[in-house]
Amino acid sequence: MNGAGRRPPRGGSASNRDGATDAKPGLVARKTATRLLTAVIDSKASLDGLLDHANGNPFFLALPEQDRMLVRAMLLVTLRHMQVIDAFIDRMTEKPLPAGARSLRHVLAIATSQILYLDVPNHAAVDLAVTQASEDPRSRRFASLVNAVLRRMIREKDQILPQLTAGVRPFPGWFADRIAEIHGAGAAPALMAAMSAPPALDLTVKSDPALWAERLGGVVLPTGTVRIAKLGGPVSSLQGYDDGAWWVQDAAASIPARLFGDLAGRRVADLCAAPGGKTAQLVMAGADVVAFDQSANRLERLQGNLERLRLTAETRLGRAQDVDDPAGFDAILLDAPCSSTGTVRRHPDIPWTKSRQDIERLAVVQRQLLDASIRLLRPDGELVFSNCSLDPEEGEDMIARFLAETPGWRIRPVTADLWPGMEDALTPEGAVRTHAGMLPNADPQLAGLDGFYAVVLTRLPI
Ligand SMILES: C[S@@+](CC[C@H](N)C(=O)[O-])C[C@H]1O[C@@H](n2cnc3c(N)ncnc32)[C@H](O)[C@@H]1O
Repeated sequence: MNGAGRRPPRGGSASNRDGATDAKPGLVARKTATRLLTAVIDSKASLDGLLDHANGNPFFLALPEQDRMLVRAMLLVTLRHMQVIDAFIDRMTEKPLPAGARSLRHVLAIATSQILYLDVPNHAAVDLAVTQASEDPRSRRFASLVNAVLRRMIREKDQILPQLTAGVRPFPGWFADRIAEIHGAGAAPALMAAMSAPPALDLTVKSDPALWAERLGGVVLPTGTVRIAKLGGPVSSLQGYDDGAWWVQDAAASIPARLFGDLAGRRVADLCAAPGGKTAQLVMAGADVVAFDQSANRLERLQGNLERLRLTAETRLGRAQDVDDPAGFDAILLDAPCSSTGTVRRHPDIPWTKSRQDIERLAVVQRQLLDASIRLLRPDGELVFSNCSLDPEEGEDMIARFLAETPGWRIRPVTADLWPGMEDALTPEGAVRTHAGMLPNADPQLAGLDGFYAVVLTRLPI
């Protein structure tokens, strides 16, 4: 089951599946949010997996659509501010909470998030938290403590919140330390602030970005991406969704597939393809694409996405290491599995669910995938290696080791004139490195990029 816990009772309305009397509006959504926060923080479950509309957490799936949106918003905001929320709770409790009182802590965290950051009346946030604590045998005896802590928080928030926001690093220790190690202690605070801000919605359009920017009230970025600051409803309600005119893809994520030369009529392998944003770009570039993925669920999602976009690619379920294709490929995209630390703006659970060891482990996997991929490339072909990690261990360092240990290969440098205004994304070696502090904009809602690394590899001429 995705995100440990009891099964939701069968039958009944969605509102009572979490065992709650729905006499109090919002209680069921709050309980579900607390349950999923527990799964993320204590069991390192991925938020994306928990909130997946096909295979997500059963308690989440039992909710009506409106409540699902509420739960998602609660969790994104809570995780983005988790460090400040934790510090605030500590400040409001005279004695530390009992070490075993994890569920109490999560009840308080969601209530704190509502009081500090969400548009929920204070009295409702307190009332729901007290009811929730009272209904849970593990936290029942702390119900009056919950009441006292949250009331004090409401009284003191104007004074204490600015102090904590300025003084607390926005990410847990290991993650904040690593950012400082990579970017330097001086640059790290601004970068972490950029990484904590919710991102805009980026769309890759099939054609005519200027027209789509005008229709959707967005702007065109140097990559040709259409960026929209404010979304009035679900993405699927936007003009062009049903017609497959565009797909959601961060501007940085659109870079790797744009690094190839002319792909028209070329045979291209997309080795870690799902959910298919880059596959769609390769097909749009005129390539004859074979899209591989080791996950059946994800490959199914890719197929659904291509169907909506009216695009065609051959899809094959399988591991990149096992691909056996004697004809070989003119171009290969290896968008390798990674720690995803470049995407914390949209996946704020990552600093809580991943670790330094994950980065080391994934760098080894990436190297294995790269070694396996090069044998599939035709002699004059190009391979783009990319991922959405911020960590050089999964990017620059891994590629430097590959080149040192694999004679006959080189980097084809990306040239500075590719995207005017994004020259700071080029590394001295000619790779692309993006992060949330790039693409500044006077309107902060239009600023930033996901963290990505991408490099073009080719064989040295003989
Ligand atoms: C970062 S995602 C790829 C995103 C995708 N390229 C896109 O643009 O939409 C990584 C994908 O690699 C797949 N994957 C992980 N290990 C793999 C392997 N050894 N062989 C093939 N696919 C793999 C995962 O299932 C996941 O779908």
